[in-house]
Amino acid sequence: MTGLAASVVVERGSFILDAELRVQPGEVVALLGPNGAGKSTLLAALAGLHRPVRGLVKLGDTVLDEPASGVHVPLRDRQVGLVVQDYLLFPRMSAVENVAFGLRARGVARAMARERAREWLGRMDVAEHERRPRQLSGGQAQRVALARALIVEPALLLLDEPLAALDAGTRPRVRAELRRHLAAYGGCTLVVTHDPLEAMVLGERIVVLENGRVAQAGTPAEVARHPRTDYVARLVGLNLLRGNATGKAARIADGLTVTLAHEVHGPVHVTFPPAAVTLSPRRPDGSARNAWSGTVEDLEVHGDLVRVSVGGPVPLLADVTPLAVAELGLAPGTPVWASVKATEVSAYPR
Ligand SMILES: Nc1ncnc2c1ncn2[C@@H]1O[C@H](COP(=O)(O)OP(=O)(O)OP(=O)(O)O)[C@@H](O)[C@H]1O
Repeated sequence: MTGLAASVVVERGSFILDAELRVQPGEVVALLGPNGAGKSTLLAALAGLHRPVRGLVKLGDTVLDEPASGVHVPLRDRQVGLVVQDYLLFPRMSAVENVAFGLRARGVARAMARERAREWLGRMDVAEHERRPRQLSGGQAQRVALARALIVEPALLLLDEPLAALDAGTRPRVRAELRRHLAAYGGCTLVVTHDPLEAMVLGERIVVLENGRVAQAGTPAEVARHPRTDYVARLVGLNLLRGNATGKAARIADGLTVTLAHEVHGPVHVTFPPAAVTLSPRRPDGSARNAWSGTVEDLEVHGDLVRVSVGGPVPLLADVTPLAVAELGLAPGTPVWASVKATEVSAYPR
């Protein structure tokens, strides 16, 4: 089996999704992106709910969509399990009947299907087996929907924010159970999320969608270490600058350079963590330090530290202690020097 190979252009009013995606059999890909990026649209297209205007969607050897030749396989004929935010449970069936439904449709005997469904509900931590969907909480209904999709082991599993309705208490447990199940599952899985932690925990690979296009893709470690867009940099908590490098210096703005610890050449992304930034009232000494003048724009408590937004020719975030805030008298409008050691800066080709 060759997994999922999709290249789709979908139009929704003025919004255009134009994305390419591959998921290997057994692989879990997390689709991450800001609100309105087109994640749900892509999932719905793969499920057969939106018809692409151009492109090709193949699952294994089966063509699911090919607008050029008029091929469009509807959802019910796709080997696809879909879990969306509004659940779509059958309202007149109990939780256990909902979960057993897919097995029954495949000819599994009623008693056996119900037994398997009960096992699945147990794994998903749902005790209310005989309740109808409207008697379940949002979180319970979401777990029933997950069990219902997982039990039939479809070739492609599409999960749209599968843990969004769960409260903070149950979420880690269900996330761990889902992760365990997906690790042992031979089909392709695509999980939509806008929670970076969920993407990192569930996804072996992360695809970042922004404005209807794939902005970045890679393993969680690659994405976290080498963000390529401002959205990703913010998510993983790094400062991101763009520049042109010639050896151990990268020019980032008019007349401003960043000193690097390693040689690179050409267009680069330059990153450093906010905790590596030191703020001081005067230009610091030391040639290994990059120093830029700026103005404090905003302060926000961030765990034990204070995250300071510094504006100026090199906008950046700095994490400093509350003591430093007091000693430096930091407030919006305070002029400061921000400095970073070359060894704390990472630069990689754009
Ligand atoms: N029925 C519709 N008609 C026209 N445009 C729509 C419709 N539904 C959504 N859109 C637009 O499509 C774009 C993508 O929406 P989509 O729901 O796929 O994004 P998303 O990444 O899933 O966002 P979120 O994280 O907020 O769910 C948005 O800009 C939205 O305004």
